[in-house]
Formats: sequence, C-alpha cells, structure tokens
Amino acid sequence: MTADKDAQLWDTRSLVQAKAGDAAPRNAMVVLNSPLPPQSLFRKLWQNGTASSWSREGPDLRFCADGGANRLYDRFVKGKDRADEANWDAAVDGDEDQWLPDLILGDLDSLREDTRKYYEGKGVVVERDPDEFSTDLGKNVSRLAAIEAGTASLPRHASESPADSRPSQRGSSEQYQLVIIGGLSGRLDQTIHTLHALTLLAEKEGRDRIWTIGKESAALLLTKGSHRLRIDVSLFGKTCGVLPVGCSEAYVTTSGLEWDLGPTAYMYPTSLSTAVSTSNHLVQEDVRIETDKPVVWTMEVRGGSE
Ligand SMILES: Nc1ncnc2c1ncn2[C@@H]1O[C@H](COP(=O)(O)OP(=O)(O)OP(=O)(O)O)[C@@H](O)[C@H]1O
Ligand SMILES: Cc1ncc(C[n+]2csc(CCO)c2C)c(N)n1
Repeated sequence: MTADKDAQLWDTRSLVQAKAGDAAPRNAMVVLNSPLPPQSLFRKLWQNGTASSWSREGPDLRFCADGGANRLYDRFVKGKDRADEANWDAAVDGDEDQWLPDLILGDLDSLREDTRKYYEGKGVVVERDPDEFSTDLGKNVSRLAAIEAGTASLPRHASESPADSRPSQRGSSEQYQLVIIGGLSGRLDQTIHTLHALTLLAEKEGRDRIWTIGKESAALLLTKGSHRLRIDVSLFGKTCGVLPVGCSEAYVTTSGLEWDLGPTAYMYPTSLSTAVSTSNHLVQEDVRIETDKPVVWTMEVRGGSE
C-alpha cells in the first residue's frame, strides 16, 4: 500500500471535538428527514467546534432540509424521542435554544406547521425552493456551495444583533467539512440518492470531506487513492463494509479489518455482480484502504440499532 503521506485522513474525532486552532476544517451540518443519530453522538456533532460546549457558536453552519426540522423539533422541543434514548443528556432540558438551526430550506412539503411556527418564532430563516429537479438535500448542499463561493450570504438568526460574532463570510478556498445527518436508511430511492450525492459531490464537484451519519450507520465516499481512517470506537461500532456502488468494479486493498481485501483475497476486485465486503469488522481503530475507483465505506453507529 502507498506511504502514509499520500493518504487522505478521515478522523472521526474531527467531527466531535472542539478545534484547537484555525487549521481544522469547519463543519456544515445538513439534517435530513430521517431518524437522528443517538443523542450522545448527535449532541457531540452539533456542538463540534465550540470551545465551551454550550456557547452559541457551535459548528459553523447547521441547516435542516425541509422535514429534517421536524426531527430536530421532535427530539428537542416536543421531546418525543427522549424516552427512547439510552444516553439522554439531562443538560439539554430547558436549553432548547441551543438546538436552533441556521436555516430550514427545501420544497417545504414535509415541514409541519407546529415545527415551522416554533422555529420562525425563534427567528430561524425558513426558505422555500420549489424546484422539482433537485432534492431537499441537493438544495441545501447547493446553498452551502454558494456560501463558500461568496455568492450567497450566511443565514442570520433574527435574534442575533449585527454585532454578534457569527463567523464572517469565507472565501471559496475554504471548504466546510460537510456532515449530512441521516439519509442512509428508510426509502430506498432516498438512500440511493444520498449515495449518489456523496459520489457526485466528491467526484464532480471537488468536495473532498463529506460524512454521512445516520441513526444506525455512517458512510463516506473514498475516492481513487489511499485513505487512512481513524475511528473512535466509543462512537462507532465494529461492523463495517466497502461498497462498490459508484463504479462497475474496484480493486481495493485494506488493512485493519477482520476480512481484509487485497490481491490474494477472494473479493478482488469487488463489484455488485461478483463479491462485496459487507458485515466486515474493524480489528483496530486505524484502517488503511487503497482503491482504484470510488467506493463507499460504511460503518456502524454505536448504540444506533438498539
Ligand atoms: N425515507 C427517507 N429515507 C432516507 N432519506 C430520506 C427519507 N425521507 C427524506 N429523506 C432525506 O431528507 C430530505 C428531506 O426530506 P423531506 O421528507 O423533507 O422531503 P421529500 O419531499 O421527501 O424529499 P425531496 O424533496 O428531497 O425529495 C430528502 O431530500 C432526503 O435526502
Ligand atoms: C428524471 C426525473 N425523475 C424524477 C424527477 C422528480 N424529482 C426529482 S428531485 C424532485 C424534488 C423533490 O422534492 C423531484 C420531484 C425529475 N424531475 N426528473
């Protein structure tokens, strides 16, 4: 396998830890209309980048794609999901304003009236885009790209004064790390759309850092080349897979898995019509993967299947 220096590093700690300095990428979260990750993980994702965990700064951007806002509302305002959460954090109680998104954007055919009323009342921008040739996920990612390019402005909470220290507009050279919440389970066409979006954004639009994290699984698109994954096993479980869904076949070599792929393994090459490594297991927190075609890495979210 290629030397370390050429490998793209995917460190799950970059998703959940306060940034030490300016060099770390900033995160943009898009919450989809699908079950949220377990509360303990979701709280860390939401608060990533905050020096003191309850400050208003949080990750740089948090968008909800249409009905994604219902998921947020149901967990944090109505509290419907609270009883199901093994890791419920009592600190959230009475602190609902920490969980306001920056923007709710989509065709708005799924946003419920109670959700809309609540967030609008809190000053959250709710925007309808009726385009029938892009999904709500696509609309949100396009908005993020426009903000990065400087052709759209950052949404601002009505409750924030202009003097507030919202991060200033950033140049196109500084891409956000995109964290898509959900979209991996549920309706199959939506799931495939999520994988399509991952592939398209990485392969055609040059977005090199995208994570998708749902209730039960997380997924990344590994482009052609070498990758090093550092996985915090307190957040992610051992079950994983390498899915050749964006290519006809891929020659993949791995290390760090119970059933490694490579020239001497039977899943070489891997393709949907020959063999696919599913239900594989991590044997260490550090995994190396080299691939000649884009493949999807998937791993289990700890506590998500309970
Ligand atoms: N059942 C599902 N399974 C997986 N992902 C979903 C599912 N439903 C919605 N999503 C994701 O959440 C986003 C917002 O969904 P929502 O239900 O609000 O609108 P929709 O009209 O069904 O979606 P879209 O307009 O994007 O087709 C979708 O764009 C999709 O990415
Ligand atoms: C070939 C083709 N297939 C499906 C759609 C429908 N569609 C795709 S995204 C979207 C918006 C969903 O909110 C809709 C309705 C289309 N336009 N073209």
